Amino acid sequence: MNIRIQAPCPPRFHHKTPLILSRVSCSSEVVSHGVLQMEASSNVGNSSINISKHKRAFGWSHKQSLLLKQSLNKDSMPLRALMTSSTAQDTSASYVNDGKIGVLLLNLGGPETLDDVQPFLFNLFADPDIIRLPRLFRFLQKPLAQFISVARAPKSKEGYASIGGGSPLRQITDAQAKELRNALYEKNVPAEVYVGMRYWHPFTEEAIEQIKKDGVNKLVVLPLYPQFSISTSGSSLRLLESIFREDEYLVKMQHTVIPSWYQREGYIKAMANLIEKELKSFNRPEKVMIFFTAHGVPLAYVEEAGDPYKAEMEECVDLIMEELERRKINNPFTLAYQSRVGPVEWLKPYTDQTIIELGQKGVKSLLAVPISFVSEHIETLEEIDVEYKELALESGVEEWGRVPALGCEPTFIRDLADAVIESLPYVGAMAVSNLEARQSLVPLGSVEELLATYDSQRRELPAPVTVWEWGFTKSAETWNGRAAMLAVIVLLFLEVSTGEGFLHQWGVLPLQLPMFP
Ligand SMILES: C=CC1=C(C)c2cc3[nH]c(cc4nc(cc5[nH]c(cc1n2)c(C)c5CCC(=O)O)C(CCC(=O)O)=C4C)c(C)c3C=C
Ligand SMILES: [Fe+2]
Repeated sequence: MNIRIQAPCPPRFHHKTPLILSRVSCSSEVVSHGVLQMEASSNVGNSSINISKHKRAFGWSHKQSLLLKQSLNKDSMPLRALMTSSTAQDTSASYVNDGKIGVLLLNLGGPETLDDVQPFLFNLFADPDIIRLPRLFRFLQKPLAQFISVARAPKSKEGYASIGGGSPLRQITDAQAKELRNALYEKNVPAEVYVGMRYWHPFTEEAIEQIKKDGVNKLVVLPLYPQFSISTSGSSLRLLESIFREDEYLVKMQHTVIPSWYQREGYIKAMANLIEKELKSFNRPEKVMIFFTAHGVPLAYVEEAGDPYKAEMEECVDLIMEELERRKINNPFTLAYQSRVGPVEWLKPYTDQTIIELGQKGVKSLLAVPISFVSEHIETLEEIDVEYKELALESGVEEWGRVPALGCEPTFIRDLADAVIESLPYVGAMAVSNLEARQSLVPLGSVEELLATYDSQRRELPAPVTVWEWGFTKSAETWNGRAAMLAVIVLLFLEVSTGEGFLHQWGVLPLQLPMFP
């Protein structure tokens, strides 16, 4: 079996050819600008191939090594991983003149006013990548989303009211788009940058309409999440894919996707800069615990559906710490996950519990580093700055600090521009027929391949949110039980919303509806 992969190759490894990757022997050549192309062949059983051992040495991301492993396992040919060359300008030259380039930034979106909160939550819970129901019960997705969003809205509204009455996400993402456009122009790559949100305005569909009106014919899709999760970038890309499939214009448009970019040097350096700067505001900087806190996902996403989110997050934290060590900053650090919703198990350790434990262990100074998102939002401004700070001080921590989100930080924006430029050679690089394009958003080696790697079977996932505390207990974690609960909920919902039904006839209703936490 032969496979071919292109992956970044740090200069210190250029002399090491041929490579021996465990039991896979590879010959390699540097094809361009720090990109290593390897021909790997193996005639051994693939299950024991140890790619991960080598991924760090070559700076491959978790995704790249996983794609390589998958490719070997399923005997597929050839596989192309996104390259991260340090000489972006050189690679762009031949791609800028023959078409109108667009960059589509994908993000979550947030309610702009308190009235937007419930419909925003509806959109979020109606997403099958947030609540994935068994096939038989898919028809309940919207009624359930309606019910949960109405029940959760009061609590969410309180949060948004406390940060000024709405989410700052739209403003910040628009500013990032503008700065990215400027950075691309400065690098001689004229491109229009569009914003497509998943759950609020400007919706992805609106951005796509504008892209069509502007006559873009080369599109780079860039989710603004550094690490990939089925629930974030995955959801946005799946939506985009369905839009592309239906549309004649889009089917013909050349495009590529940058699925995640947490391992990029510019991003890592920008994060390290922020941490280094913030540490200086402490009385004894060397004693501060660097406390990375990432948005969580339900554990089942990682353990059952194969979401790479946790692995990418851990690798990202390691890379930032390595960068800090190079700067002689050797503080202790830890990673925890925040913002869980409902009683199912989410990624651990939980941020709140970790803060309490650190306080008990005598940690006196904490620097919180939000790591899963590049804009300020409700969870940095309210959850971290207010709730976790209060909890830390109550738990014995004396000094608390927080690293700002990257926002429009110039090193970061320039690096995003480089990521876009480096991806240009891949825009439509694989000739695909219209028919093939209809089947996948991105030609070989990118998103479809990626989604297939992690989430091919689209397994049912336990709903991360529940409506009745007494119903979805840990012991009742089977879908049969949940289906029964759903049926009850829907009946109750219909009964409450129409004011008619057997409970009214029996005089059980009207009742106060319980709000879940
Ligand atoms: C990497 C970031 C994020 C992941 C992963 C993620 C997963 C995820 N989120 C929910 C439920 C909610 N998220 C909410 C807001 C919200 N989520 C993210 C990011 C990730 N979510 C951001 C940046 C925001 C804030 C947007 C803003 O308006 O500022 C909300 C609404 C707020 C609230 O009521 O708490 C919910 C609900 C689930 C269930 C999930 C994984 C399955
Ligand atoms: Fe979220």
